[in-house]
Amino acid sequence: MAAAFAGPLREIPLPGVTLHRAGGAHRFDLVAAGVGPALAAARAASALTAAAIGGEPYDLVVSAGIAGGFPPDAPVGSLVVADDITVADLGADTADGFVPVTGLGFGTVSHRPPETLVRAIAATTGGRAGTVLTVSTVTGTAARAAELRARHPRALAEAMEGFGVAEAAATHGVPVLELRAVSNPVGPRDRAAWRIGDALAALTEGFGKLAPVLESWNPHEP
Ligand SMILES: O=C(O)c1cccc(C(=O)CC[C@H]2O[C@@H](n3cnc4c(=O)[nH]cnc43)[C@H](O)[C@@H]2O)c1
Repeated sequence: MAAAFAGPLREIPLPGVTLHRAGGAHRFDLVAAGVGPALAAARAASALTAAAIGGEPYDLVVSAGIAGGFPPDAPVGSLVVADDITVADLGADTADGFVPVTGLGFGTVSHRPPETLVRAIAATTGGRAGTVLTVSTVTGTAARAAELRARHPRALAEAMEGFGVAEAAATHGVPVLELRAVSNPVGPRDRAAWRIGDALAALTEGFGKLAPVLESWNPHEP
């Protein structure tokens, strides 16, 4: 994704994370979030806290990466922009099926990125807007894929970090966005079918189109 930014990136070490700062009129800091919601939340929180303490809080946090796409709506190589970032496996397994933490009376399971921004980014990148699920265990069977889609009919993709990043952003009162490029179908495990290179190329191209949209976005719009 760094390839989407012109010019060299400046490294800024912080406790627990290194920022890669792109030059230009607006500040863009890149962070390698790692794999999984917990590490991504921890690293995003480090960056958010440092920015807040430094008196220059962020206007927006973007979680970006590759994802599994639910066929046929999100084919390999396509882009997905989350209009809903939902954690799919935070809750309790019961005899009557899965109950999310909200059904148990606490917590949060979804974050909603700003609607106007989601629409603008979907239009600019050609990405499709829909729910992106966050899971801690990658789906590896058709049965699990069907169960997730039955519980989340608007789900286009699953990945492993978005909800963690969104929780960190929400803790700081900063809006969040999630952009994913589909590297594999969600379903039976088939590593040979993964197209990580194609997905990263699509993500870099999509990311390269974001700057003008973000720069013209008014953070006070819904
Ligand atoms: O070995 C496997 O079967 C396997 C299956 C899916 C994902 C992995 C990873 O190592 C995921 C790393 C990374 O990629 C994102 N990602 C990509 N595709 C998916 C997916 O189908 N389900 C969940 N996450 C996915 C994820 O956000 C991680 O950052 C290995």
